[in-house]
Amino acid sequence: ASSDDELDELTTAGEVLIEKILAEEPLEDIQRLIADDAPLWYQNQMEGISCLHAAAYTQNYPLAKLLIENGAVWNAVDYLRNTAGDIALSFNNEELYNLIRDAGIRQEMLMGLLGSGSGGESALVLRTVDDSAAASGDAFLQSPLIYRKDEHGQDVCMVSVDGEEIGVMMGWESNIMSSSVERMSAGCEKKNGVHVLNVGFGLGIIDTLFQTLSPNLHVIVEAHPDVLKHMRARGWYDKPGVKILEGRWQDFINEEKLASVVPEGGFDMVYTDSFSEDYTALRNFFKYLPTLLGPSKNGSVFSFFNGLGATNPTIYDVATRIAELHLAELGFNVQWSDVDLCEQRNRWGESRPYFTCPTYRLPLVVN
Ligand SMILES: C[S@@+](CC[C@H](N)C(=O)[O-])C[C@H]1O[C@@H](n2cnc3c(N)ncnc32)[C@H](O)[C@@H]1O
Repeated sequence: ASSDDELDELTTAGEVLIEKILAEEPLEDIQRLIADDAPLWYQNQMEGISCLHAAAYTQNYPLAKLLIENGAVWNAVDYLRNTAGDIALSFNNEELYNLIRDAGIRQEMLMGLLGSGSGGESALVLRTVDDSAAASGDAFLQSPLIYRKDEHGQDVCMVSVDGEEIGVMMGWESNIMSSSVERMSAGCEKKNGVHVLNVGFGLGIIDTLFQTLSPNLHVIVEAHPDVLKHMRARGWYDKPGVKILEGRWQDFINEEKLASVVPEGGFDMVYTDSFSEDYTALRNFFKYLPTLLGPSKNGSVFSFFNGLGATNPTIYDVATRIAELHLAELGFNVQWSDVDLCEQRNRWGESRPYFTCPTYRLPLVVN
């Protein structure tokens, strides 16, 4: 048979599988289709839903389990950008939701073990902005940035990609930044003359907040030349105690250089929020925390911009839990709190949305 015929066959088999699930046909019939190699990855033409979405719509737990065991894709999104997990959530079906979410965690952890570049399709490679040139670190660092106010009057820092502007940092995130500093200050044992490390200046929102704590040392790592120019124009190079490391954090936070960056006893507060990097980069950063934070139980604190996967509630949940598991492997326990973002309805202006979940899950690690 020609490859066109094969494709037709797969399409038909895929459509039939989804139809039968939606028609709530008996489990044995579906089992037979699976045994006959019906494509579990197939997403139908009408709505872009997969067999797992269909099982979620019919709230068929045993079937969803069977599909997952046979390799159904947990993070496929339909035309409305919903995953099967989101559909389970919309029915308030916790058991079904947990089944799908846990499959996601397992698959992603496994992919992580195989390492990046293993060819697997990890949902956590979803960057801050999916599928754009802005998603690749190098391309981002070479693209000019624009600092301005948007039509809602919020400060924004935008990157232009193929004629489209994408927010690198936007004023609406102030809420997240101030809650982060609040939580970090409350958790930190040392209250005066703290030593702070922040990766990624952006609009300088969090650095301005850190300055209100009168740090003795405030190290800022920033890679983008336009951001560095902006920092210089605003006097950041002249602030007492502020030390700006020009370059990517990977240039300083590595086996070779780390010792020259970390003050004696470690930093009291560490924060990272670097645009355009994927989860692998964040996880690499985690590895240096034991050195950055100094001796364990010294009451130093760490937080990071928890924004991966945040255009979809299920993927966001999976990303959040994976970060928690990886931090646990390093001996760090994460205390989560929620920041309600419902007030920030006019978040986007003309930027492509990168955080559409209604709640920000704020991580805090107390060393
Ligand atoms: C989202 S912004 C940070 C916003 C900041 N938290 C604030 O409160 O305004 C991300 C910043 O990280 C910088 N950046 C991106 N990749 C980086 C890297 N590998 N190392 C250091 N800085 C990086 C970007 O140039 C940008 O200024």
